[in-house]
Amino acid sequence: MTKISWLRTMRNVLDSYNNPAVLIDAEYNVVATNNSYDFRFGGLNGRSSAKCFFLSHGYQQPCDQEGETCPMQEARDSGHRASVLHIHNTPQGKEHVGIDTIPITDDEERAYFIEVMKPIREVSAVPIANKMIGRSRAFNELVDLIQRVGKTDTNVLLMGPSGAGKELAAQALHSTSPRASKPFVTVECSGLTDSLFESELFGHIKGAFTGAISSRTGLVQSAHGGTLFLDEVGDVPLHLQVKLLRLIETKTFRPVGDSKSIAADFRLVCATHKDLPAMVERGEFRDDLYHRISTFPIRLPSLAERRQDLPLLVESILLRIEDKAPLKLTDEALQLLAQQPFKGNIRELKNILERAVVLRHDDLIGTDVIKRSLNLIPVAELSGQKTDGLVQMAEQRLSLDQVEQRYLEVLLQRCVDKGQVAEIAGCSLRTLYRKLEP
Ligand SMILES: Nc1ncnc2c1ncn2[C@@H]1O[C@H](COP(=O)(O)OP(=O)(O)OP(=O)(O)O)[C@@H](O)[C@H]1O
Repeated sequence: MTKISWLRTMRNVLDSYNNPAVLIDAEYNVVATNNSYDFRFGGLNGRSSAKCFFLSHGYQQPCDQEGETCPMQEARDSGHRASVLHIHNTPQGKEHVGIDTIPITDDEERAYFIEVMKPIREVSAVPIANKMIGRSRAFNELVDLIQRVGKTDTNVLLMGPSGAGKELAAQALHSTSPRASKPFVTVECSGLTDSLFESELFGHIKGAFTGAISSRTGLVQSAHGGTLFLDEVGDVPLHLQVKLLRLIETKTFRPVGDSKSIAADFRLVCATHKDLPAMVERGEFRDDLYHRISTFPIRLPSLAERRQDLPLLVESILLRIEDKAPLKLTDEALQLLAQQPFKGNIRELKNILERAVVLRHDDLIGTDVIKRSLNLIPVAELSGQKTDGLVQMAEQRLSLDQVEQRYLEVLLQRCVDKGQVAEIAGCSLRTLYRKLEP
């Protein structure tokens, strides 16, 4: 076969892919493209070939020399298909793309690679109000894991500090999965009391207990065919954990008052900000349950670990708060924000920006406004008081729980609302409410 007719055959092969696909030679030259690629990217712009790293990224040298993995090299070295996540330049701006690279050879055993590009719609690399946003390396690694495990039915445990985006990650896992068209149901484990646990999760039949005037579908049944997301799973009390274990092991449940078991069909995603292995060590979390839920653990990076995403996150959050007038931060204001430790992660950033939007003079937000937003609470004063107070509290031999209560009381007196208290205390609002329960 001549090279021209081989390339023509390869174009037909590429056209069998619905997603954009290209053929690359071992010198990084894109030598053929499919219809989908031509439609989205305008083909090779009349050239017979172009370097893949330039077309996709605008680089002048291969991706590995720009600090990114090169799927073509991986496929060449291993001789097998290689999958990586990249951010590509597209007519819509920067976009996360899952790349599958398949090594092939022509009649003369010359190496070529088919590269198929699957746009990842659940996340965004440009400012947009309603998606998981980011383009830092730590964020991209997270997206890569979500994409890989999302396609399967494996149990996933999302770990990471409060406000880092575990709930959004759980939703992205669901959207990526074959169950995406079915329900995504969240169970807030931290609020579940003993009496609520079974009826919330499994539902009850009419007359099951006083006040059960009609039967009620539980959350497990509502999630049928979809994803069951157990948020703050580390807050499930030890004596109730066995009920969860039974549900996960048998994939059946019994509504309260019913004698028949019902088959459950859900994909399990759990999240926690707690150190579950340490809780297992201390006997606070069942070892068998931990192993069941953590088949595929994913650690979410804190905001401090993905600081490069700060400007992008700021722009997206401002869009979310006020989509009519485009609000912006001055460079100095952004620099000031970048110096914050962000113990409360993206939730804390969001709260700071919400306050700044209220306090702003106009649509360009400067350092004075950010300073006021940061200083709405006299943190320095609080910490000074806390040090003196701590000595007193130690002398009074207060328990850690009592100290925590006093600290929260001080915050409650000084903050504008409970959201701000939660932000400073570095916990979620739900966790705060639980801590404030009598
Ligand atoms: N990558 C992201 N892009 C944009 N917004 C984000 C991102 N991650 C988180 N957020 C926003 O930050 C806030 C906190 O996120 P989320 O509730 O998912 O965190 P969490 O880790 O589940 O917190 P907690 O453990 O306290 O429940 C939400 O308003 C969410 O929309």
